[in-house]
Amino acid sequence: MRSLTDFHRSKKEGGKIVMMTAYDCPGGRLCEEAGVDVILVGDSLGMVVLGYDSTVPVTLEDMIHHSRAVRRGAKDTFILTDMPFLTYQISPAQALENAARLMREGGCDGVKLEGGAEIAAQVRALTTAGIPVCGHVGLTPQSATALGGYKVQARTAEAARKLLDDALALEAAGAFMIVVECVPAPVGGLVAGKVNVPVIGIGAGADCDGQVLVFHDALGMFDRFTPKFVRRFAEVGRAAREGLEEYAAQVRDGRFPAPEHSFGMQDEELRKIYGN
Ligand SMILES: Nc1nc(=O)c2c([nH]1)NC[C@@H]1CN(c3ccc(C(=O)N[C@@H](CCC(=O)O)C(=O)O)cc3)CN21
Ligand SMILES: CC(C)C(=O)C(=O)O
Ligand SMILES: [Mg+2]
Repeated sequence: MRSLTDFHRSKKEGGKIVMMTAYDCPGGRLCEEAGVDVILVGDSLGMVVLGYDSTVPVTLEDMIHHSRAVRRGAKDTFILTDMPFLTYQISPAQALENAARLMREGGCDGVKLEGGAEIAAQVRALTTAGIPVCGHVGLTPQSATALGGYKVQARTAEAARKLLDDALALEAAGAFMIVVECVPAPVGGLVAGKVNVPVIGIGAGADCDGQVLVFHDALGMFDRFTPKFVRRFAEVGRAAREGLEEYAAQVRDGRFPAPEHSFGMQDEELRKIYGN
């Protein structure tokens, strides 16, 4: 599954869309081998692979660099790349220039922008130019400071109504898909029911048309914090730590390397070094 019409049909037929983030070539390859429908090169890479405390420091160059790596590992999967903080808010022209670089240099198939009605002009400019755009509403981490932290959004009827209006504005501007993050489950269901394009949830309940999670959260490789919406489907971090401890122990006590990991030398050559 790679095309926008496939995603749309999937929603109509009630099949769930599987989105997962990836940030490098092996991550992209694992997602493709596992049959993930959409790989998101998320700006969460700032937190899970670059070690920043937020997604705000992530640059367009970072996103291009990581998108290229993911593409090398996942040649046949739809790749969506996050536009980072302040690379699209200024104007539709700015959004167009930067999205073009993500597509041309990063090799992605579409871009994701955080925000609602206030960025509809940008979404329209990109979709008019033929760039597939995914919206992102609810908890928008690039504006977490303004939202008062990484908190559940749209908890009141009024805020839920505004969120729905934002999603509808994005759809009207041409978005082919919308991510809804960290809202009450009934709000995720409301948006998925009212919007025609697929709605992908993260902490937005089971009634969305698909789900997305951060790679390192889903695989147990990130421990700085764990949002309530995360399920760890594997304990890769623990397996990796145990492997590294075993490596260190074996180097220190001489069990590694063993003869089968070593290269020999002809006796004749050895004699030339040591004599007789
Ligand atoms: N590793 C990782 N996973 C993510 O899902 C993620 C990132 N990083 N970085 C960018 C944003 C930040 N996100 C976050 C971060 C924390 C919570 C969190 O802890 N939320 C509280 C809700 C508190 C409340 O409002 O009551 C929770 O308990 O889940 C949620 C989303 C989602 N994104
Ligand atoms: C969590 C998803 C939706 C995201 O935007 C990211 O990984 O950056
Ligand atoms: Mg993001």
